[in-house]
This record gives sequence, C-alpha cells and structure tokens, in this order.
Amino acid sequence: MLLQIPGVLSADEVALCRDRLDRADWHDGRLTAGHQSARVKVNQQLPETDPVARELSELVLRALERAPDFLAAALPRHVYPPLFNRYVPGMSFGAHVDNAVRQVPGTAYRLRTDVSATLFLSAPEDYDGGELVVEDTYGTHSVKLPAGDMVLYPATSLHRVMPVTRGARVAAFFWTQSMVKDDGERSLLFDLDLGIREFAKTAPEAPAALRLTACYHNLLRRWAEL
Ligand SMILES: O=C(O)CCC(=O)C(=O)O
Ligand SMILES: [Fe+2]
Repeated sequence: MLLQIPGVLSADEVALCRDRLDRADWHDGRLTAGHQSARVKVNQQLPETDPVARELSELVLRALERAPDFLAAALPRHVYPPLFNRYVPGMSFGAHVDNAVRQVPGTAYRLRTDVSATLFLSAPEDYDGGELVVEDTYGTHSVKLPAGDMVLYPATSLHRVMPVTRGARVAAFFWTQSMVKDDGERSLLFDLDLGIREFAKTAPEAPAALRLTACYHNLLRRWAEL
C-alpha cells in the first residue's frame, strides 16, 4: 500500500525544521548506506548524532503519535528515529531496496523495516525533480508532496529519488516495524478500519458496525506480532 498522509507537521513545525536544517552540518549520505545502495546514493544526510537531527527526530516522532492515519496504516510496533536528507542539483538516489533490518543507533535493538516513509520538508515549487518513485505490483508511482505531508510505502518495494535540477529537496525519512509485517494483511486491516469509521459516522448504533469492529480486532489478534 502506498499512502499519502497530509499535514503530519503543521506549517509552524515545518518552518522550525527548515530553520534548523538550512543551517545544519550536512554530510555525504553514503555514510549510512548499505552495500548496494551506496553505489546509487548521491545525497546529503545529517549524522544521527547531530544535535539538530536529535531534536527534529523527537519532533517528528511526537507528530507521528498524533497522526491517526499513520497509526492505523502502519500499525507501528517500533519506529526508527527519523533521519534527514537533502538533495541539491546533481543529486539523486537510484533504484534500491531498503535494508530489511536496521540497528537503532546507540542501542542493541534491531528493527525490521516493514514500512518506509518520507516526510517532505520542502515546498514542491521550491525545487525541480526530486520525485520519489516507488514500484509496486500495481506499477510505478511518482510522489512529490507539499511540505508537512508524508508518504508511506512498503519497505519491500524498489524505489528511487529522481535527480534534483533546481533548488533543494529536504525531507525526513524513517522506517517502521509494524505489528503486522505482511503488507497485504496490513492494507486489508486499514481498509476495514476506514470502512468501519465511515459506517460509524452514518449508523453508529447498527449491529453490523459492532460485528465489523469485532472482525477488525479478531483479524488483528490473528496477525499482530508483539
Ligand atoms: O529521500 C527519500 O525520499 C527516500 C530516501 C531513501 O529511499 C533511503 O534513504 O533509503
Ligand atoms: Fe530507500
């Protein structure tokens, strides 16, 4: 499932992030790349230990906690502390697949990457190129969103970032280990959840609403790993 979630960060939060990031100490993104992706990765990143990265990572984590569509779609068990990247003219990230397992920095904890996310921090009119292109079983999707909006996509998918030819594309990106590792099962639960929410608006007292809610929880009980 590829899902766009608008307004994860408010305009004020985006402005605060940009204020810090525009003055930050950017490093070569290859430092954190895996073997295959290092060959196609040409961007900049903030080191995980950078105080700006730590502050903004916390800000994004707090925002995710109050983003109902993120919680419903990703069914998060663990969220990797968000990282920050930047592409200026001449930079791009060729087709790659994200590492399946990542160690959370500064801990012994390893997280399985089920859901990948990009949270856009540049307005689309401020740069050319820089589309995130995701391939899934339904074809190729090109994503470029307003600042503050986020896209979720299966970490199993091949994806790339098109070359930036003007301006700067700044974003936060991270991975989530989901309670439900299978993308098909997770999508089904999200669809059912949306349907129940729609139903509850029009007929909250209907016995069918209760029955569908029970189905949701019983499927989640079947599939969730904690
Ligand atoms: O910049 C993006 O939107 C995606 C970055 C990415 O795919 C990665 O770092 O693995
Ligand atoms: Fe990636």
